[in-house]
Amino acid sequence: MRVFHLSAECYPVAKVGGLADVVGALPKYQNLLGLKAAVVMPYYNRKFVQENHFDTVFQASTLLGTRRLYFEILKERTDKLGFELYLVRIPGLIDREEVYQYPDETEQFIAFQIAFLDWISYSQQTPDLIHCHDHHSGLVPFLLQHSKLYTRLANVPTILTIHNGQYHGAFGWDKLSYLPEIDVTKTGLLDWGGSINPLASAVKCCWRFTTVSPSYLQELSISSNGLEYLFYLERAKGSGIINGIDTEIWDPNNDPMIPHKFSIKQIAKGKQADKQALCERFGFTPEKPLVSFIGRLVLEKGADILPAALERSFNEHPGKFDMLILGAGEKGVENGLLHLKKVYPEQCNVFIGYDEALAHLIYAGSDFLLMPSRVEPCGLNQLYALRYGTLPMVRSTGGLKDTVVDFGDEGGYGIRYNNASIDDICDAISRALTLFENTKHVQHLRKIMMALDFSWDRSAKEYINLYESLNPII
Ligand SMILES: Nc1ncnc2c1ncn2[C@@H]1O[C@H](COP(=O)(O)OP(=O)(O)O[C@H]2O[C@H](CO)[C@@H](O)[C@H](O)[C@H]2O)[C@@H](O)[C@H]1O
Repeated sequence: MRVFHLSAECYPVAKVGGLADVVGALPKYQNLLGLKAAVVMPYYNRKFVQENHFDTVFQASTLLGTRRLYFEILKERTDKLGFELYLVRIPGLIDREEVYQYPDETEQFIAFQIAFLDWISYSQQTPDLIHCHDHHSGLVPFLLQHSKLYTRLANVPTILTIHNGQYHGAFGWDKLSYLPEIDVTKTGLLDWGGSINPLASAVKCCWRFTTVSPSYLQELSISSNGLEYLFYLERAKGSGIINGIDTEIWDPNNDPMIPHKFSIKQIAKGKQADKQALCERFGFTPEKPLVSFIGRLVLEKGADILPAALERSFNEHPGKFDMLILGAGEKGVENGLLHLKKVYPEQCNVFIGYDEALAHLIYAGSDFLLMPSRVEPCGLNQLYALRYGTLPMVRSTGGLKDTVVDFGDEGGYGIRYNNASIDDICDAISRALTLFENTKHVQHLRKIMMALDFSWDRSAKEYINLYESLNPII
């Protein structure tokens, strides 16, 4: 079965967050299970692209409204990622460094989708399925069915996976003419709340949609930035499949990004040595419990309440624990955290920026990982933490609820709390510090955590089962 994954991100080509991790791993594991899965993404002028060899497999021009665009499809020569990787390059529009936040982002993603469809249409390819990820490829299900240009492909099944339902990619009707030769009687399928809404359109037009955890599927009908009623109406098409992690990249026993390797058989020594390295770099005391936070500094992740919650915790437990934060995002949050570091230089350190290697070291060298997310469709950080024997402290929401069991419950191994609030974060930190005093218990929990299996094997199969359930129609 030949499947194209369409995504704005893919690790290690271009990563902003967890979307890249998933799209960089799922197709690899699907191929191991006998599928022919490929990734198609926009071209970014970044390290991976500069350092690898690509062949031009297709060239043409297309129209974005009245603007003629020349595009090419590049293929990575060796399939070194475990799948065919295709990049859509459009000089002057899709050939830049950053993934998001250009003023013409709408034009970029529409052009990406049109170029992909033109390519497979003109080159007479008929994939067995197209798998769209988030709103960046959300117009594809509509265009396949309701643009005259692609009628040959109208029966190709489409699946949408929602990694983040907060972002919809909505734009005004003045840009309708960017969409090629559509059936105007069907424009209602593009609309939500008076705008063209790619995520809403994908939910309406795809054959099936998935969320990256079962709990998140339920939550979208209650909170999805305005699409609640749509998710309620379309609920029969949805299912939740929890993300896996790439256990080749995230392996404490074979991770080139950490100085000391360790396995479940011998956790304490290696983990303590990594902690030592981390503490030396950030001026901490390795004997004290180390709590960390990694992630985008945005409201969804509860990052805005971190400064106040941590300040209170530092006062409740003066000198008793260290706190390390790695992230970038909203300026107000960044400044709040930098201010905290100034006021509590002994207990708190903050690294503003994006650093993949440092993230690996933090998962390996921390005792606890704090995740007070308001919204967490799946969450990968807690899964990486578990794999590196670091105890996740999570708010009970979305995928965090589906993957972490409180250590107070039978078979549990993490810390869970109900609210993204200062009170709950402070309580969770107090529980963590009490737990840390019981070294034997901590060691026991680390063993449980590291034995958990969140590899892609099971989830990749679930996606394939879903693809095959559309088979009679294929
Ligand atoms: N400053 C930094 N430096 C280095 N690494 C950093 C970093 N900030 C974040 N990361 C890394 O980025 C990834 C973030 O993963 P999340 O699952 O939290 O992603 P995100 O919220 O972006 O994705 C959305 O999609 C994913 C995938 O489906 C869902 O798990 C998630 O709930 C949903 O919000 C992890 O690999 C983390 O280590």
